[in-house]
Amino acid sequence: MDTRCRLYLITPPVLEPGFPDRLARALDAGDVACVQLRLKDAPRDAIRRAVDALRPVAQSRDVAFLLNDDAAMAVETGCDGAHLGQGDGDHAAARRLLGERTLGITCHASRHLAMEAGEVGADYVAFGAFFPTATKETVHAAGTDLLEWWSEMMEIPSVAIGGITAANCGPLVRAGAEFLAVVGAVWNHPEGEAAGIRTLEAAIREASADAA
Ligand SMILES: Cc1ncc(COP(=O)(O)OP(=O)(O)O)c(N)n1
Ligand SMILES: Cc1nc(C(=O)O)sc1CCOP(=O)(O)O
Ligand SMILES: [Mg+2]
Repeated sequence: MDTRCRLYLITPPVLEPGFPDRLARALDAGDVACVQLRLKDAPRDAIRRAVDALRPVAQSRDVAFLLNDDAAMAVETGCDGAHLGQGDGDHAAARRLLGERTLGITCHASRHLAMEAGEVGADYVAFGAFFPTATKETVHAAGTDLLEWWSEMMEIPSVAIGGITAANCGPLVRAGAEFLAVVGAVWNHPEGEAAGIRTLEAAIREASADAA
């Protein structure tokens, strides 16, 4: 089984002043494949300003910058793609709008939703929540069997999300998740975001070595 796995970093629910520097410190601390801007309660103008402030921090480091929920705004604002949930509009229309840009789709704990996402041309499917999380109220619970099945059957990468930490990520890596999406494990790490990234990266490396 291919056990290469990378970090997928999602912004905190609220951005404090100085957040671009925190993002830069996180990205400079280790290997992050992508950053998703996720501001659920912010007005559209504030989201646009956040894209303007954060997109260059990621893209200048060759880290893809994705926008949550809104494929049209992702295109307008120069993002590398969008992440859409099951209630975030027409996935096929978003695929057309995004062109070569990345489209990620939430599939909860459902094989059926994941296959549908594959059919509309998603670049990755996201499964979760794997663990309890304080970042978002979740109603779906995913297990490692889903990651194992998906990685054995399909070529499209999977993203695991929900309560993931350095302490609990090993089974997800060994089950074939290509990306681990995290919020709290980085932004709420007691020693700061750089330590959060380093600790997760070390845990992924250890789990990958176990599986090899
Ligand atoms: C990588 C990743 N996976 C899942 C989600 C959740 O998306 P969604 O179900 O649309 O919920 P919100 O994030 O919009 O609250 C995600 N954002 N990113
Ligand atoms: C945004 C999001 N989506 C989830 C899902 O299950 O679809 S769980 C989640 C929150 C992830 O944050 P943390 O790493 O702090 O648990
Ligand atoms: Mg959404």
